[in-house]
Amino acid sequence: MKMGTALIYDEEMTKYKLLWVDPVCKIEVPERLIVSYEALVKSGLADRCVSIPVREATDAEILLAHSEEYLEAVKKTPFMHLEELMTFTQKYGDVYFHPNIYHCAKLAVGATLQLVDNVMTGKVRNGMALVRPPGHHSQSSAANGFCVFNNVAIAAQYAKKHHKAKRVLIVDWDVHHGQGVQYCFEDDPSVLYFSWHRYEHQSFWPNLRESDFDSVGSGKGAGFNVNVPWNKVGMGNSDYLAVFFHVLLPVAYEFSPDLVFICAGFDSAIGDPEGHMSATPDIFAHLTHLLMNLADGKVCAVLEGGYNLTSLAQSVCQTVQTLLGDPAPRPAQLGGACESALESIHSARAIHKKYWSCLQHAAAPFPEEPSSKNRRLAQQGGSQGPEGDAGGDAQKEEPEKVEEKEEEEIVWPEPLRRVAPSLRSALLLPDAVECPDGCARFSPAHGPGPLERARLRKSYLKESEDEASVTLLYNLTALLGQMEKNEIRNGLALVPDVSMAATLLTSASLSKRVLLVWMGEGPVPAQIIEDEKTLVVHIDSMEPHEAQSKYYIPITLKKGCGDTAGVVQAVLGLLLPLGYQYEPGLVLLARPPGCQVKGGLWQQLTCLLQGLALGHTLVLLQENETAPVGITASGLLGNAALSLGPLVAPGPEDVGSFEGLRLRLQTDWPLLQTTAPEKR
Ligand SMILES: CC(O)(O)CCCCCNCCCN
Ligand SMILES: [Zn+2]
Repeated sequence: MKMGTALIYDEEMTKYKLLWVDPVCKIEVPERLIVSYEALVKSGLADRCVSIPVREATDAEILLAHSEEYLEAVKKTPFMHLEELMTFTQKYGDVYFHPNIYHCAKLAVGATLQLVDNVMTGKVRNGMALVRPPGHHSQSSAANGFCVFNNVAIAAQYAKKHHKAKRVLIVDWDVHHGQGVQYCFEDDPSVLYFSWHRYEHQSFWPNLRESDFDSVGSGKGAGFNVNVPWNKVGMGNSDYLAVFFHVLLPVAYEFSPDLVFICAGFDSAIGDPEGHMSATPDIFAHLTHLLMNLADGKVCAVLEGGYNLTSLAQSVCQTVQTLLGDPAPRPAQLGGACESALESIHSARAIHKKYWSCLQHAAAPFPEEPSSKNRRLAQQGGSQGPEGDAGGDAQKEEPEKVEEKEEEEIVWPEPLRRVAPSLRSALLLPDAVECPDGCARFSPAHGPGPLERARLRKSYLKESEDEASVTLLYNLTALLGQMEKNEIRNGLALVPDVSMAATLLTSASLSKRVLLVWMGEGPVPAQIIEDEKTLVVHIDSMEPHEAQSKYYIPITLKKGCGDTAGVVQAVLGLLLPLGYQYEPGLVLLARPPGCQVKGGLWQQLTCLLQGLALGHTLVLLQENETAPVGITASGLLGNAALSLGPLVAPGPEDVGSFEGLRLRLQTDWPLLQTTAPEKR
């Protein structure tokens, strides 16, 4: 599988700036690119990337998303003097022009297309384009919101036209709604546009009715536009992950894109003057990780916004470091999404329920409630206004002005260094099984002494087993030990008895919390279930066993683990939220004999789980089932899992049992929540 991460940047794109006074535009400064690139260089990340040169986009490429008259008009700006530039700028909103901005805008598009070319031809696996001016607000015939040409919209059209991309996913995590992208693909079912954005019931810029969750696309494009409006500021890591687990990822896996763009705006990070959100820079490592197993890993991140130079630089580094395959950071204490976020999640799932089979039976029916704008008006009109009498003329639609009060200094901890162990994947295989290339066959520094042998035999081998089993168990604990000292990142072991190996590892682990994912027939050893420090998520076809404890969670599928669509929904909507909230120090993925999980899905699981426990994933396979060794090793080595292809609907009865489980567990595990608690 292709490795390598492209970094596309040219300092020419720093050579334009605001030439007059404009409080709205003054935050879009050249230093945004400078600090981002310098941080990548200083951290050593830039050197690990494949540096790809920028180029100017051609007229034909720009016309993929813009009108001729707009392009012709912009072409005149290099020759304008100040007054003419200011007059020209007045035609558009929240944007400024400069004699060199047309050149930079062509480079921003060209940089994005260079990234697409290198990813789609397999020269690199993924990459990031550090560009300005940004793109996602610009429209066919209009500049808007610091944007001149719509870099990502053009690139998506280009990928369809020149690289035969059939389905393109655009994930816009910038804190503003990329209405330009939404308009461009409104009726296009081959491009799925997802955006969350600060909205505050339409009182936040760009104050558009069509930024609300009920804009789902039109005509053949219905369902292929997913908006998640933030109606409050202060959204944090839990809110962002909840939207990924319960809205974006289920739909994205069902859509099964062959190319992923990220409109990577970092004004959604803490400290940003536009966003006023609370999510910390390390969250972008997880958001990136969760997208990297779509489209066979073909992910193109393109810079959009981000105006706090500190959180911008940190967030860019977190994103690039994940694209490079480094271990994910430990997510900051996660809880559940806040009530406002849950309302947005619920609304998005409900309105899209008729377009996406993953939501068909899950999302509650969508009551015809007024749009969020009318709701706000109703609140204002009906209740006492702030000044004590009926709040002014409710009909007059005045978006509240956000007072530009003095920004108090917001501080947050610098993201922890993410150290990749020297050895990534160690395999414990019987000599007869050859070790896939790229991996190292594990052998401990020294073998077990007689005391160690006796202890292992007594505890796990009922005295009778042969020496080879004792050595194997000892090797397992040695492998575990090196993982927990972060000398090895992850591992794979072929063992004669998965149950016994899992029992040994959960008891031998020094981690305070172990996540055991058991894929298939049980029973899971009672000793493990009773072990307070181990959370067991058991995906299986059997009816749930006796009452579960908080730490033993059986997820049943009528057709068992062979039901790919069902397992995907269980993994995205239940297992991952549980795992992220539990924050284990070790993840064990056990494949008991007779496990029906299909190869591609098994690899997805192996890859997705590496977002937990700093990537310390230990996979246990039954030694006489060697078929999954290659794909498991490939996933552990950091290769992207192969795309599963479009997914069919999970069985309604399975979804029913998932939702029942969610309801039962969400008090203990609030990250499972997908809807606001009933209004009391
Ligand atoms: C790329 C980007 O989405 O970050 C551009 C954002 C433009 C914001 C316009 N100013 C809004 C004034 C209200 N505070
Ligand atoms: Zn933005």
